[in-house]
Amino acid sequence: MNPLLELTGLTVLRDGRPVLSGVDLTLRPGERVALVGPNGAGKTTLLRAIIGLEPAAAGRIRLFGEECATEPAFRKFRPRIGFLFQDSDDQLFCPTVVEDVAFGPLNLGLGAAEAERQAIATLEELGIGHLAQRVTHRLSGGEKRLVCLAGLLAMKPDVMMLDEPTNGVDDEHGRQLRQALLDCPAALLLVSHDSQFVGGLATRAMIIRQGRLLRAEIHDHPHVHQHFHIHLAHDARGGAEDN
Ligand SMILES: Nc1ncnc2c1ncn2[C@@H]1O[C@H](COP(=O)(O)OP(=O)(O)OP(=O)(O)O)[C@@H](O)[C@H]1O
Repeated sequence: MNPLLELTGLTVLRDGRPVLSGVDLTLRPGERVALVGPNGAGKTTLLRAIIGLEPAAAGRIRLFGEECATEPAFRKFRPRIGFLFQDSDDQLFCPTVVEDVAFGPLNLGLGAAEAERQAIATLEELGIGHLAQRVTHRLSGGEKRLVCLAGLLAMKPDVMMLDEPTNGVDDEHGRQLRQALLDCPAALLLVSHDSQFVGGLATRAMIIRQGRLLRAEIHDHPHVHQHFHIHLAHDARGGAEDN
């Protein structure tokens, strides 16, 4: 199947210093790829670069088969990519929850009643239907996170890029979120330090180390609870053949 996203030799600088160096990554339909790595490794930078929010110093970015290097080129494809920002307050802007979640579907051309119906169905799928009429900026941190995710799911994007989706989210809502993402046909690029969430969702994992993207393995070891650990694959070297 043709890739949805394709990065070749992507290098991104921050303050003149390479944060990402020669990154190769391909995301195909049906894939759910976890991006892991320590704080400051460049995970958020990578997601932002993919949709043109950070300039590439070198390399190529292809979205849905088309090379993107300019703002108009990226803008054309952003509606097909749902991006969950690390900070929920950067994402929420409508007065009420239901208006916020319906905003995306409305923007994509749905009528008001259908957009609202879709918004409420998505809120219920995530177990937060009761929040529909609440004032967005008065929600708790975890509630805001889930409302942002509902907004993305309601848009039915082809790709979702999620930066720390379970931040502040309790276990039960985390399970509902994971199920919603498993049921959703969008391919996923997932940045998370929550290894249990990643283990139950990702089809493969990549780790960012010193600016390089390397293949990682997800192992699950059944204990009293199930734990998931991510280890570097033995044969991970450069990324080019590992993406
Ligand atoms: N606006 C900025 N200007 C300059 N440097 C930045 C900026 N934002 C991030 N950086 C630096 O770029 C590097 C990568 O940051 P990034 O946010 O991509 O890391 P991350 O892997 O997502 O980290 P975390 O797990 O803590 O969220 C870090 O060294 C960070 O300090």
